[in-house]
Amino acid sequence: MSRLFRAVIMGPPGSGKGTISERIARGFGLQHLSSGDFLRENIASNTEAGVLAKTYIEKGLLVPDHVMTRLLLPRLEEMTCHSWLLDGFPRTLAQAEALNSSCELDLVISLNIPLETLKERLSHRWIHQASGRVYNMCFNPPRVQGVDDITGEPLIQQDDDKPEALVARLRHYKDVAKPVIDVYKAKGILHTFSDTDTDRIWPYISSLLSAKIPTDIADAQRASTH
Ligand SMILES: Nc1nc2c(ncn2[C@@H]2O[C@H](COP(=O)(O)OP(=O)(O)OP(=O)(O)O)[C@@H](O)[C@H]2O)c(=O)[nH]1
Ligand SMILES: Nc1ccn([C@@H]2O[C@H](COP(=O)(O)O)[C@@H](O)[C@H]2O)c(=O)n1
Repeated sequence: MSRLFRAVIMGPPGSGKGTISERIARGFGLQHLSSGDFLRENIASNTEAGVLAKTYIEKGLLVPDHVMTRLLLPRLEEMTCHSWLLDGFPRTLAQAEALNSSCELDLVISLNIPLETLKERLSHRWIHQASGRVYNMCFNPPRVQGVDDITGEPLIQQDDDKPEALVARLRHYKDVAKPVIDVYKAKGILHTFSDTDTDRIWPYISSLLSAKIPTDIADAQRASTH
């Protein structure tokens, strides 16, 4: 079995984690694991964790560490034969310590995007809830306004993107992300990217991954996902 590649992408809400994760999954064959999508699936399925998580998300707060860890770690244990990119987890030091005790990461991408840019982006974000497909009326609009390109179903704006929830989310992110960033900086696997435009950041991330992901892993992953 070829070696595996495990990476994390982190950044504040609206920083482009999902957008860049999709490009990485497409270009390098890593399995994109979105903690936010996983939570929304649990909320939609009315699971015990989903019901509890919803009470935090609608207030723009982070779901408690033990709930997130209990949700995500078993999910990662199902992926022992895959290279993956984890999006939105870990978000706190406790989550990072739990993750680090269960697997060895090869790379952490941290997106450092200005606050005004985040607010602007999220005010124009529309989601197709069932698939998690993300649109932006300025950056990547749907072909027909308000409906999903693939299913034609209506798009929605997430409650936690609304300005009143967003400010809490952004403030909280800054407080909890710094110790996580420090852990991965100390491990020598953190790479930070700062800009207001994803299309300007992408070539640098793509070059980094091309250098870091051994070609046999990328080829094997692409073959297994096509
Ligand atoms: N204008 C503009 N919008 C962008 C850019 N990159 C991403 N977006 C949009 O901004 C919004 C946020 O991008 P996401 O990829 O969902 O960001 P995220 O970090 O996953 O956000 P959370 O899921 O809230 O953590 C989406 O509507 C994207 O389509 C960009 O360079 N310019
Ligand atoms: N580790 C995490 C990840 C997510 N959340 C909550 O889910 C919301 C949506 O997540 P996105 O990655 O799609 O932004 C987020 O706003 C948090 O409320 C969390 O608590 N812990």
